[in-house]
Order: sequence, then C-alpha cells, then structure tokens
Amino acid sequence: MNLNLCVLEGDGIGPEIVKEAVRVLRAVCGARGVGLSLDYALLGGAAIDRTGVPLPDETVEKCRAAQAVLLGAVGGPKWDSLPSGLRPEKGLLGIRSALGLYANLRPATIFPALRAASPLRDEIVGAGVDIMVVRELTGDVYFGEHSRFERDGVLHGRDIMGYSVPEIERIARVAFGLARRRDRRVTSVDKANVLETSRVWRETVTRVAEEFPDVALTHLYVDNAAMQLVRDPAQFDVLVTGNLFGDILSDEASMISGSIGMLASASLGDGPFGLYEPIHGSAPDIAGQGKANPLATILSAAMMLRYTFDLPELAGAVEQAVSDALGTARTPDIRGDGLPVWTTEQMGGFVAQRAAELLA
Ligand SMILES: NC(=O)c1ccc[n+]([C@@H]2O[C@H](COP(=O)([O-])OP(=O)(O)OC[C@H]3O[C@@H](n4cnc5c(N)ncnc54)[C@H](O)[C@@H]3O)[C@@H](O)[C@H]2O)c1
Ligand SMILES: CC(C)[C@H](C(=O)O)[C@@H](O)C(=O)O
Ligand SMILES: [Mg+2]
Repeated sequence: MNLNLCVLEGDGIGPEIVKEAVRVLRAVCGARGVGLSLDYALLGGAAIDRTGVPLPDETVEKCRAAQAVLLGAVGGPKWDSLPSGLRPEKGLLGIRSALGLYANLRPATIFPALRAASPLRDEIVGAGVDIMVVRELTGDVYFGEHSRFERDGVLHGRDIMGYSVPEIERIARVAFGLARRRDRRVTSVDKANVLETSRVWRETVTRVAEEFPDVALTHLYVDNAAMQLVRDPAQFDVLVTGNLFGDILSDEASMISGSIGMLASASLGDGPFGLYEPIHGSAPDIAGQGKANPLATILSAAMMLRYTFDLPELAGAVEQAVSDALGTARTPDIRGDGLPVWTTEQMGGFVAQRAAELLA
C-alpha cells in the first residue's frame, strides 16, 4: 500500500507543524511497511509571494491527483492589506470549494492528561468531553456575494448569507450518520429566531432527522450554544452547524481541550478523499520560534489515516503516542503542571518515536 499525499505547508507556523506531522506519518508508515509519497504545493501567502495568487491552478491539480491533502495554516500580517480576492484566506476557501469538501469534522475531546489544563473546572470536564463539531464548509455567508457600496455618501459593507436545501440536507446526513456510530444525539445550531437562512436550516434538518429515527435531534440558538459549551460541554455528542457559526464554536470548543493547538480537523466530500488541517491559524506571533504546538496537525494526520486510508491501527498509535507525550511534557501553549516544556520539534520527535514503538 502507498499513500499519495499533497502537502500544503502555508504560512507562519504552517511549515513547522506540518514538518512534525510528516515526521509522524513517516514513522508509522515505516513501522508497517506502508509507502508514503509527498508532493508539496503552494497555498496562501507563500503562493502569493511566489506566483501572485493565493491558490495557483497547479496546487488544485496536485491536490486532485493526491488521495489526501495535509495542510498547515495560511495568512499573516504581511498580506492583510491585500484586496479581499487576493488574500491568503481566499486560497484556503478556494481549495475547500474546488475539492467539494463540504463537511468539516472538528472533534473536541479532552485527553485525560490535560484535564487540569482546561480552563473549565474538573467537575465540568472531569467526566470527559467528546464533541464532534460538524461544520458545513462550502456555503453560508462565506460564499455569498461580498460587496461594498456607497449610499448618500456613506460607505456600506455587505455579505450575503444563504443556504440551499440540498446543501443543508447533505451536511445533516453526515451529522446523523456520524451520530449513529457515537451516542446517537445531534444538536443542530442556528439563529432561527432571527435569520431566514436559519429557518430553512432548521426545517431541513428536522426533515432529514426522520430518516434517522434512532438518533435524537435537538435545536439550539447559537448564542445559547456558545454558553452551553462552557456551562456543560459533556451534554453534546454531535453538533451540526453552518460555516460561520461552526468556525466560531469550534475555536471556543478547542479551549475545553486545553489549547487551540490541540484541535484537529478533517474536511470531507462524498468519497474517501479528504483535506486534513488543524483548526487554528498561522499564529504569526510565535512563528519561527519553535513554540508552536504540532499536536493538532499530528492529530489531523491521524484523522487522515482513519478516514481516507482506513488504517485505524496506525491512527490509534498516533493518538496513543500523543496521549503519552502529554503525560511527559508540554508545549508552551498548554498549562504545564510542572512538566518540562518542549519545542515543536521535540514534541513531534517524541510522538513519532513513540507511535513507531507502539506499532513495533
Ligand atoms: N486554517 C487556517 O489556515 C487559519 C485558521 C485561522 C486563522 N487563520 C489565519 O491565521 C492568521 C492569524 O490568525 P489569529 O491570530 O486570529 O488565529 P491563530 O489561530 O493563528 O492564533 C490565535 C492564538 O492562538 C495561538 N496559537 C494558534 N495555534 C497555535 C499552536 N499550534 N500552538 C501554539 N499556539 C497557537 C497563537 O499564537 C495566537 O496567540 C490570520 O491571518 C488568520 O486569517 C488561518
Ligand atoms: C482562515 C479562515 C478563512 C478559516 C475559516 O474561517 O474557515 C479559519 O478560521 C478556519 O477555521 O479554518
Ligand atoms: Mg477558524
């Protein structure tokens, strides 16, 4: 077996964290005699600097030729004043859309070793938190019309929010399907008390739920959901929501796990192909200093092994190695509890070696 990957390092801490995830992939594949072919391509600010655009055609072609994509993060102050269509973030949205990756799975769990590192008290997270945030990724206000115009000499900005029924149906089916393999509970998050988009969302999710009578569905308004996530995160199993609410709620949920540097994600379409990336950004404030936590990217690589390549044993070894690492040391973003503080490279090196040992 050979895994064909396209690797998009991106900007800021992107190259540092991707390097460690690749190291871990090499270690587990090596331990099991699985081949690994990597093709690197440009995305985001790195692509703008070299080609003038955030998503070169060649990058889309290389991604399409691969079985899966591993991505770091894009963006940074250097490119913040560019026109909106030329920003690094536009490249990220473009690749998700070009590859048809409408389902973004963001698991917010808490490793036992990190319970004391969570900003939430032990009595709140102690029983364990295991939330699967299912974020719609190719629609919503992100992909509506964006404009600015002047009326009566006053400047306005406008972004159009909207969802079609088929877009909602397919993401709802992903959420219900996942719930069937978990605790069979789906919470759909919207703002149906105000937004027409959300009213169509809620009606559609309710109708799709009839196809899954064994899964319990509840609805929450997004403001309440944001509050419930810190009041009692253990109440959630699968949480399905639109692109914008999912972006915000998944960053919030990430802190339950102790750090935004811990949260992985898989962006999927209808087949096994997927793009795997941490939920955090390019962290320009710590780029190049060896301080970045590579675990979200490493755990994204584990999701790749599980979802695209159906190699649960390899994925499990990576996850166990991460758990062991957290019992041994921390990167500076996670509360330390007196444990040694490691660099990005030390953390990646430990996980790679430990994962390979577990498979030996
Ligand atoms: N998927 C992506 O590529 C993605 C996601 C979010 C933001 N961004 C972009 O990243 C840039 C910075 O955005 P931001 O500062 O709002 O968000 P960010 O996630 O990059 O950083 C927020 C804070 O979390 C810290 N942090 C993030 N990841 C970390 C890690 N792995 N280890 C340790 N600390 C970590 C940062 O140092 C910073 O203090 C922007 O250009 C933004 O558009 C990209
Ligand atoms: C950088 C940005 C376009 C992106 C998003 O909003 O989807 C990021 O915040 C994320 O969560 O992946
Ligand atoms: Mg985000």
